[in-house]
Amino acid sequence: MSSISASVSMSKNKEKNADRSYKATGAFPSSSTSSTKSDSYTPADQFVYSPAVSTNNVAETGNPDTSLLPVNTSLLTYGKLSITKVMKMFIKNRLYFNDRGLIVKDLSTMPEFESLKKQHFNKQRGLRDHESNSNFDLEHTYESIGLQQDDDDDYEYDEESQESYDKDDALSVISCMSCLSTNSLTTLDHPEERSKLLYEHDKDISVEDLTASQRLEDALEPDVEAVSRNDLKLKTIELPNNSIIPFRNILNCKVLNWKDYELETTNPDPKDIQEFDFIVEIVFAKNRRIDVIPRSSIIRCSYEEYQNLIKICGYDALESDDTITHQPTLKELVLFKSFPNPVERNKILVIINPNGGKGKAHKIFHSKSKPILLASSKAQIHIKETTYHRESYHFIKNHPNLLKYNIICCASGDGIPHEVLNAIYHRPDRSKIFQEMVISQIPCGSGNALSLSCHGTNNASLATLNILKGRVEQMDLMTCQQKSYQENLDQIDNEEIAQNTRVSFLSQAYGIIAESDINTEYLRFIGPSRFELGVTAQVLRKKRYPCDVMVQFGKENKHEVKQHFLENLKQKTRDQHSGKGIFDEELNANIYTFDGKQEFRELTESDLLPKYHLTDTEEHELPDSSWSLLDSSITKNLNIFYGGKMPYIAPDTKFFPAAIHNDAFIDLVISDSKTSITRMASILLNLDKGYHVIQPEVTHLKVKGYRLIPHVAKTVISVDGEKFPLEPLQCEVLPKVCKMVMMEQGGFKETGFESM
Ligand SMILES: Nc1ncnc2c1ncn2[C@@H]1O[C@H](COP(=O)(O)OP(=O)(O)OP(=O)(O)O)[C@@H](O)[C@H]1O
Repeated sequence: MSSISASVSMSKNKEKNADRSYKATGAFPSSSTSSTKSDSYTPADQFVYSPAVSTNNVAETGNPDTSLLPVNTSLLTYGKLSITKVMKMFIKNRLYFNDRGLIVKDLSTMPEFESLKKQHFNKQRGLRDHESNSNFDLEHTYESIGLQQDDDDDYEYDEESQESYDKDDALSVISCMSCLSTNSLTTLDHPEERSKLLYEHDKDISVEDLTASQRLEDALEPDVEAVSRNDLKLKTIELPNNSIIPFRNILNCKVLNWKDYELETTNPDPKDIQEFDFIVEIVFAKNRRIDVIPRSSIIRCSYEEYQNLIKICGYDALESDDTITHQPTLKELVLFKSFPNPVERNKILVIINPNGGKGKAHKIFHSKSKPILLASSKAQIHIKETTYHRESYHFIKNHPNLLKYNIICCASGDGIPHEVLNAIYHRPDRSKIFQEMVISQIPCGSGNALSLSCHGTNNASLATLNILKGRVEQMDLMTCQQKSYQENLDQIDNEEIAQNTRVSFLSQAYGIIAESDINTEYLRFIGPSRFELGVTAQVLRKKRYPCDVMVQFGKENKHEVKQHFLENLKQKTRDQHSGKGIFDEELNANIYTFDGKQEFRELTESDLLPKYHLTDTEEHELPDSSWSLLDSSITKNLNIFYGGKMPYIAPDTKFFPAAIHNDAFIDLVISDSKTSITRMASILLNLDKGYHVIQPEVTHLKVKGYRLIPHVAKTVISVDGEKFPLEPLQCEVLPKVCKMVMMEQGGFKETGFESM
């Protein structure tokens, strides 16, 4: 049995108490235990590691007794010393699991830690206690082995993004992380060694180990860059006492001495197994100013805590189940708790629009998002950077083997997701792709509504964490039909001619909102405020945009909209309590049992088709009797027509606070120019809270479809922020067709509409 486990076991009873309170109480085990000869340790002087060992005069004279050499289970070395062994020497953190994460105790806060540390360090060199030099400069030796301050020098702080994120609501879990300080120490800053160590058992997915057929596929994608795991520069830090790492922030886990444990269990002495200490490397997303950054920490975990985690995961209750064939490893359990959503999103295609936002998408992705993705347990990342307008559409539409990826992340504004979704929609295998593929956004543009609504943030690092952790659900899309899709052949590529339908995931606008969106492109350099500026200018000019609107009602008035929203909220809670997931009230998230599965709707081609064709009826004819014409007293004076599917269109703007991702309705918000400027100003000032929809002057409906017939010769229609032809537009909802990463508890970021 290892000396670490032996020594720690001496204080087992005391630590049991500490386990309950998570407070450092009682003394650290007596130093007498440290003389126990370890079976799994190789004395450090066998490795003749320098400079740490060679600068130590005692170690240089050390004469190895090879008969004491144990089976060395570690293959990787740092210098000549095994990484596992180096790490073992300095581990002073111990972890305790609870249902939400792990609590780290710093053993060094205990009075006898210093003497224990010296003894332990000496033992690594094969020294007995009395041989220890009293002037032995332990701290110096630590430093020479590569310890350094976690000053985050490698992290580039972006003042501008700080400004734009200031008002952004950080994800709630992040506050849990505020207890992690940055004053910590060690690093093994050898990216190659580190990535090999962390991904030792994930060879099947390592970039270096691509199979021949994968290489061939990569050759078919000449502009796509495969990101090597060696790009991960991960600092290893020690954590302050009582730090909490929520499972939600854990990205990877590796038990460094699992082979030692297996050796123990093949020749079991129950007492030895009980006393076994796992040495675990936890990679997690740590708070750093407004972002999260990956860090790792090497922590001890007792056998008792491993058993505790088995219980927490509900595995012990399933043991009789025939489908469970082996006892899960500690790594499996930690990753299971850390990635409770069963939908795989490890084969990642990132599409970067380098022109997105203020032209910083490339930098934002590489500095804030990529490190989080790389640090996660299985992510394989491929990057496609666009070089011209609509390239992402052509790339996705013509890709020969799109399902080699299971998620497409658009590092852009809302323009690239719009192109990607349309490209999929225009593929012959669209139902299969929509069935399998997850679509998400890493917010790097001027409009990041998708990320704001689905990840609850427009911060790229927080959004990336949600991409890995959030709940994948099938979201509604909307079809758009206009006659000129078929006629306007110059502007769309040939293969699209066959299609007379496009899809929209976010919104369609006509009137003030559309003009503010499209006609302020020249103000792109001022960022998202260009939109607000545009709206204010149009309101002051009291412009009106006459039109006719036909709708197929879903919810006809504000009262019905509210009832529908409340009912949906109740249903969501019921679903979360149902058998497939266990709803954790405190965490406000679904926690899955060990056999947790998620079921999805099976898509067929007919699920992707609109029910009504624009060309089937005359322009002013209702598609059928289930449709109605909206009151012309509103539509002839209309100033805002806005149809949408997502609640947040900008960081401070919940334009559609009642939007539900899969309710099979499009939310419509309409207002007219009869409203006085002062009232209009007050309505617009309420956009951040979403209160505009409850103002009497504003029409708020849910519809299954609508037809908008504009009667203005010179204006614009905007769909998902893109300019669309100025002509009749017919939209219908396509229920639950596109897999997107939603908030961890499912659905959009909450808006508080229930209490408006
Ligand atoms: N390399 C490129 N050069 C020029 N245009 C590009 C390039 N890559 C993508 N685009 C186009 O940029 C448009 C907007 O993209 P995106 O949404 O990512 O940026 P954005 O800054 O958020 O813009 P918006 O404010 O319109 O949402 C899309 O129409 C896309 O086709």
